[in-house]
Amino acid sequence: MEPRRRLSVRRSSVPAEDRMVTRYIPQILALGVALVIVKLYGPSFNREATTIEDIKEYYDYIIVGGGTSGAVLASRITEDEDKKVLLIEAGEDQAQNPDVNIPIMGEKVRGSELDWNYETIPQKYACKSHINRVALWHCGKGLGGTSNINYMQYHRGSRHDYDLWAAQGATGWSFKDVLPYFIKSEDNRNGDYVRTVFHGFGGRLTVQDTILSPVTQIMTLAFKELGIEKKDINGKSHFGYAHSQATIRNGIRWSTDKAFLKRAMFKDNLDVITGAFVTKILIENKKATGVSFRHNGKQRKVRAKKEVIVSAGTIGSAKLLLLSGIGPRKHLEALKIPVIADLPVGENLQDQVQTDAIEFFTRHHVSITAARSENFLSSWAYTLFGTGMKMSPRFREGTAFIKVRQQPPHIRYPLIALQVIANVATYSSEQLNIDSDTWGAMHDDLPSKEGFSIYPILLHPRSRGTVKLRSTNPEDPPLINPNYLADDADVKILVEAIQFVRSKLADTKVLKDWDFQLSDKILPDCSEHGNFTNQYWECFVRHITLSGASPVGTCKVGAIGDPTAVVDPLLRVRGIKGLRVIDASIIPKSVSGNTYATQVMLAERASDLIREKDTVKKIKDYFKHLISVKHEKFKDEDSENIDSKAAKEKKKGEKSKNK
Ligand SMILES: Cc1cc2nc3c(=O)[nH]c(=O)nc-3n(C[C@H](O)[C@H](O)[C@H](O)COP(=O)(O)OP(=O)(O)OC[C@H]3O[C@@H](n4cnc5c(N)ncnc54)[C@H](O)[C@@H]3O)c2cc1C
Repeated sequence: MEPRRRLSVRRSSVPAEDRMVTRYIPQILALGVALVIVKLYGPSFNREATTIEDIKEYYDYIIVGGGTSGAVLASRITEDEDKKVLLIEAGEDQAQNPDVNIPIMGEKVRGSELDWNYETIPQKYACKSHINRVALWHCGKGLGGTSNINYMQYHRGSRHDYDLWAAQGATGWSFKDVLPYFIKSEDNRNGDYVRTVFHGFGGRLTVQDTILSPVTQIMTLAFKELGIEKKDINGKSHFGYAHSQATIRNGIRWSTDKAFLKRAMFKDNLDVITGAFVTKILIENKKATGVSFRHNGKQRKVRAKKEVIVSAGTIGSAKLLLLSGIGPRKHLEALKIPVIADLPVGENLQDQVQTDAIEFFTRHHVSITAARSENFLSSWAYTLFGTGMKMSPRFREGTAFIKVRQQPPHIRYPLIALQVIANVATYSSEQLNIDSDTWGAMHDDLPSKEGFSIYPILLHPRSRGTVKLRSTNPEDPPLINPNYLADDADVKILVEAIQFVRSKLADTKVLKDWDFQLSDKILPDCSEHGNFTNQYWECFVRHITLSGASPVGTCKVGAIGDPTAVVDPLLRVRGIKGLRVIDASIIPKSVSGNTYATQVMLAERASDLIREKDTVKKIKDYFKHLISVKHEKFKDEDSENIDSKAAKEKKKGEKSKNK
């Protein structure tokens, strides 16, 4: 009888390389699992939080808020071993949270318990399609603060933003003063950028390119057709198209608790207490002596020998100062809070504004979709190499900073940013608090799930708002009124940006070659103004008005004696000893971009001010030298372009006069 043929393939018939792979499958899988654990939980290994019992009676410095700025400050101040610091944070340590660590998961943390979930008061001039005319404001809670929930885009402002701060009284905050501090903390992984004088490598804050879809290249060509060149907007010029660079390290969100705080937590001179909500700054004879805070339902006090530093964010810091009797006399007296210092706390609130996305659809596969980012290949690329779609900063692929027609010639920074998102229908009506019928009319039955969106962002709103107390109860959320679109000029500039995208950008050859189509849906509440007229868009932006997520200005820095300032250029609260505010609230005027990079720079420089150290003096001297010799490497292309255009126009005018 013929022997039965074995169905299985004989070992020797399998090529040797394949045999190796099959033999090591368990090991490969084990390695993969180990890598996942190290990647997601590694940033938190060996961290020890202080327990309430460990808290001492006195510290040299008490920092309120372990967010973006507080984490940098705690890390830098404790570099001096003789300085004892307590960092108090209302939220918890989030270093082990995969939803924080994996960049694309950001939408899971926004709106969660890691978010203060603030709301504005009903808006008079805006948010007409929002439920109760209220906009939602996200704000991070926990070590790392808003750097745990933001979109990680690494945008500094234009050099002219900082020069304007200084010109208006914030001495020491001009571009040449702050550039060394941007560089000090920067760990930029783009070699081309690092070779210029504007960037740093090897610092704590890792910044890497995140170009993950064909949208980036398509948009580079589209903007180029319109004369908007691809640029490093953190370099010589702030006008151009910037490919996305994000604060991510090996695929992990690089919030300030990972970049700065983690290593400082091993130091004996730093205590960090979480779940502790500061309710009042203790002030005696016009000197801050400590804070009162709530922890596990109990009220406690801790004292500062040298300073209390408030880093609770644009909303949190204003609220805490007001609760402590520092603020506008009228507002405090109305709430029967004894006035310790009559200062304009909570005024000058500015938030960048954006409106609904302009969506471009195509039949080609160009987007970063949830399905694509979660498939097997993406998951393994991320696990093994920290790359692939999972490290997308929530689809952000680039930003164009553009000039508008209504731009006065003396303004040398961009007024509009066009943020490119490699995805369509990115948000739901609930996420934006928009009436679901209105949202449905705009976003249901999409022509395709492939495409990209552009968010026009007004970088420098002229409207100003306020933060006020709702009551004397620290648990009550404050009254936030950004006063969106109170100034008509804000509406006009946004409308010009929308028309630019829908007419000029949509008309480029490259977008036509890729068969991109604009949505033709009309917002029902604005249909009476005709299809896509300027009046229609004016109505549109007043109906769908979204936060640009960069609120600043409620504890403004200014010259000594400036009645509109809350802190002096050394960030000390005017009229109170031993009290500083260091966070986004001190920014006197919005910057031409988001605020994370600026915030880290600010905390870096403030740490040096507190330590009375000039660690970067040498670098500063080097820059002074570059500036004094008008070094080619340092030149300001934006001013050169504007000046040469103005000179040409002047010459033309003179010629025609002579004729
Ligand atoms: C959704 C979103 C996306 C963003 N995307 C970007 C981006 O892509 N790029 C960019 O550059 N910027 C971005 N930003 C802005 C940027 O992240 C913030 O401006 C910056 O992180 C603010 O830093 P901060 O130190 O002022 O405040 P925070 O980081 O908010 O820190 C304040 C901390 O204080 C704590 N706190 C508050 N009150 C108390 C209290 N009473 N007691 C104890 N602790 C308290 C808070 O819990 C928090 O941890 C974004 C912001 C948001 C909301």
